[in-house]
Amino acid sequence: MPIRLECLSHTPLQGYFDPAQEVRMEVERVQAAARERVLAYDPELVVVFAPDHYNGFFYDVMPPFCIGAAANSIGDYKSLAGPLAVPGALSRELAASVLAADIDVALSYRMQVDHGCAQALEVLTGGLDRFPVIPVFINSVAPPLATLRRSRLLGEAIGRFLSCTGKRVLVIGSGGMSHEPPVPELASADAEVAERLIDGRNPTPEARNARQARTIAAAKAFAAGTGNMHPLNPEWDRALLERLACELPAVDGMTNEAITRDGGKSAHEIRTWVAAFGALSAYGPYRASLDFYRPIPEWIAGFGAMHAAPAAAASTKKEH
Ligand SMILES: O=C(O)CCc1cccc(O)c1O
Ligand SMILES: [Fe+2]
Repeated sequence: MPIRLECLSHTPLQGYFDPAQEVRMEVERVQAAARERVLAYDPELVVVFAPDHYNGFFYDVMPPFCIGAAANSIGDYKSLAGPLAVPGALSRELAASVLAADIDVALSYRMQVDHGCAQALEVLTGGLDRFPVIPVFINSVAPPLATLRRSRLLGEAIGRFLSCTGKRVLVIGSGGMSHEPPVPELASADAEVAERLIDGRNPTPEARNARQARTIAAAKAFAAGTGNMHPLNPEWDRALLERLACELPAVDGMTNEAITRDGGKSAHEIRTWVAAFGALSAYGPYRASLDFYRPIPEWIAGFGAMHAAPAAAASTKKEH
């Protein structure tokens, strides 16, 4: 019952507004190395913990967590569009098992995912449907949010289920560390924006383009040091990476207020990493390595990459 973990930051700005060539190439190397590890491991099941940016989940019903029993990627920015290869019956069993562990989770037979999920799948597997994949949405932008601790416990409950499947499993966490791109908030929205946050599925191409153009313009302003966006916080990011590697339960002490204050409003995407590490921790002690970290203002992201495996199995190859 082997398990591996890959966690990566995502950014839809890759390919639209890039940092210096050497940084871009280093990220590409890190991404390619991660993909090689995944392809060599050849998982029988992938579980991807991902946020959403008001593309698939809205305030008409905003769950803290949702397991996909079927899912389609909308293809925002340059991310791939199309169906994920979701094993629906297994997703349903997973949801039942998580609920039985006292973690309340929603189930969707029509989940829409955005770049927050699709980019990780493309980078790590080369497509959306190369391996059976169960997407697990974690609300990371739409307050009120569950606690960070709850993401760890969700991950743990999922990990306990996975360890009983006997499958060769890969868990993925997809999200930024410190960052705050321009995402509207319901509390301060006018009627039109509020409607978009409550029930804004399937926008027109014009509306989508306008939104993407706003993000790109914001990235340019941020990299130029103009505008008043929340700064990236490399010290905070590095402390978090250390915690994930060495003392996962310590994340329980991080309040949502402190995450917003220190990392910015989208830093809540770290809960995808916390859940992935929670799943791995259900298999016992693990060894994690930090493959990359750098604050990349052009991408509005504290950008990191880690992989990990159970301590006992860190050097074993693919097992059949
Ligand atoms: O389109 C959006 O709403 C936000 C896009 C976005 C920008 C920078 C970093 C991210 O992690 C991210 O998701
Ligand atoms: Fe994001």
